[in-house]
Amino acid sequence: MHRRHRRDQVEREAALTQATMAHGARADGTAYVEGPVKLFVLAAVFWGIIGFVAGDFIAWQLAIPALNLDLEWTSFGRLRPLHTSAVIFAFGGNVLLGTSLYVVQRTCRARLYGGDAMGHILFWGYQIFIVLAAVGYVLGITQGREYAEPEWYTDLYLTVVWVLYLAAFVGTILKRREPHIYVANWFYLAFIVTIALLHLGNNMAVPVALLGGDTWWKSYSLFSGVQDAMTQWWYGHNAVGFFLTAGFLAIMYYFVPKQANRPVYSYRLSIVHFWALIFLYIWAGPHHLHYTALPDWAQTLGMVFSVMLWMPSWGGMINGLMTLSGAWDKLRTDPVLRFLVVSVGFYGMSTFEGPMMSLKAVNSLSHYTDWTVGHVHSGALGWVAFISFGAIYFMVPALWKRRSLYSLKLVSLHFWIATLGIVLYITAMWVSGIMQGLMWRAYDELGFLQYSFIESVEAMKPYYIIRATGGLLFIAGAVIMAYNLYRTIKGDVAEGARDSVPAGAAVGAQR
Ligand code: HEM
Ligand code: HEM
Ligand SMILES: [Cu+2]
Repeated sequence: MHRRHRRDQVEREAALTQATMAHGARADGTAYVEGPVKLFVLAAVFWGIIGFVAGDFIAWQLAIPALNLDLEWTSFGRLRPLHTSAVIFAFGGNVLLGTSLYVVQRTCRARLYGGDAMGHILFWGYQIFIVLAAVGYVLGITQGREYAEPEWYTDLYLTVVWVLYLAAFVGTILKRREPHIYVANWFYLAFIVTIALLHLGNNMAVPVALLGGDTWWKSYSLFSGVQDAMTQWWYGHNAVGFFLTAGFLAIMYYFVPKQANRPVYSYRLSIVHFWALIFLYIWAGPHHLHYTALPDWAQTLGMVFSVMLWMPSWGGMINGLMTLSGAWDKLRTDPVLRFLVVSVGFYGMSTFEGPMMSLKAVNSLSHYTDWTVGHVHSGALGWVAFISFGAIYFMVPALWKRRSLYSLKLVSLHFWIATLGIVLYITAMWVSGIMQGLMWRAYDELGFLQYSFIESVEAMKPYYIIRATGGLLFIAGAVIMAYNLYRTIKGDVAEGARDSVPAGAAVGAQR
């Protein structure tokens, strides 16, 4: 009797989950917070395109220096951090905030802690941070720490927003009506908590105004010398690990199973993946400081942990890819799934390349060259951007309650154009990077350097043009996506697309 009762309850709960997922509303009448999530999605597309355009502009500047326009505001030095911050924090950040609020509510079957007001505060709070940072870069207000350029006042402001974000996320988990905390939420939580620690640790600085200086925005780091460098790369490396990796792995663990309509290949592996990844990542930062004043033992430590990091990374990749076992045929018909799966492939590729580049012998060639930039963008374009595109294509019909995307053909077009763009980008950087490295270390028979530096710069030109062309393709793809999403939100369905919605793809009722 008791058991029977329990089973009924389980079934009821399952039905409730279905209902919740279908309509975004709980059976007891309280709806999920969706308005701010929609805004995050739109902002991600908006900032994404701005960030890609900034990236491509600086790519053309490297090929054609006259494009610096002889103006301080548009020089490579100021626009480069604008690009990196726009793509990482504005595009990636909006994707992470938006998807995390989307996922945590659904997997916990609970309305966002703090409700709509909290969602809107987070949204506008975060956009103000982006604008504060961007204005600083263009005006030359920077503390010169890569990926942490904003000065103290922006840092303090972001801390407040981030604490609210943590409260909203944890508050929702505490309110959950689902006993289990789904693995995606663990990854999101690791991302939120670690980014808070990194942000506080790396931005410990004294504003000069406190000591009688007269430039109000300027500050100096609390650390000096190699300690300062190590703090910066502890931050920089783990920003990759927890912002660009852990957060996007959370996306993988929710959206790949959803879109493939299959459970995660191995839930146990996902737990091992989680703990191994967060434990190992934290130690690998010194691989950014090989052959510097950093003590040798620290460099070797960073190298060893980087090599070990290959294993959990590939464990995660295998878990993502194998989720498709028995459903591989869907890749033929579902371009959204293709984005998600190819991104996991790129994740595997860049997490093989990274450990290899962390070997001191390899790094002595690759460091300071375009090889690093190629590695960065196979992760950034192939993994981060592609998984984001997949998640965005999934969420838009779900959030706006549309039966399908406007056009899957356009998704497919986006996929192929963007893939071609990435291939042009990273292959050009491999060739130019290795060439640079080899030219810089070439000696003639008398022991003199064989090439002057400017000769190596000249040799890069064709590759810079190829890379920038790849960037144009990537932008074109993103513009196609924006158009497709616009038509989807308007409620249009493309000619001929009405009857050909593939199973599992873009069917509003299955979310
Ligand atoms: C159209 C797409 C893009 C183009 C054309 C592009 C282009 C560039 C260029 C030219 C640089 C400077 C390289 C140098 O200093 O030699 C750069 C740096 C960088 N980009 Fe992009 N980018 C694009 C998209 C992205 C995306 C989506 C992300 C991240 C999600 C990203 C992250 C970065 C990072 C982290 C750096 C700094 C790399 C380093 O310091 O080694 N980029 N990008
Ligand atoms: C197991 C995983 C990984 C390892 C061990 C690793 C290792 C490395 C190494 C050795 C470098 C070159 C450091 C230098 O010579 O200056 C590097 C640079 C970089 N990697 Fe990775 N990588 C991994 C995965 C990734 C992924 C998935 C992404 C992007 C999503 C990424 C983004 C970056 C960025 C942005 C830099 C450039 C930092 C800078 O100099 O500005 N890495 N990585
Ligand atoms: Cu690193």
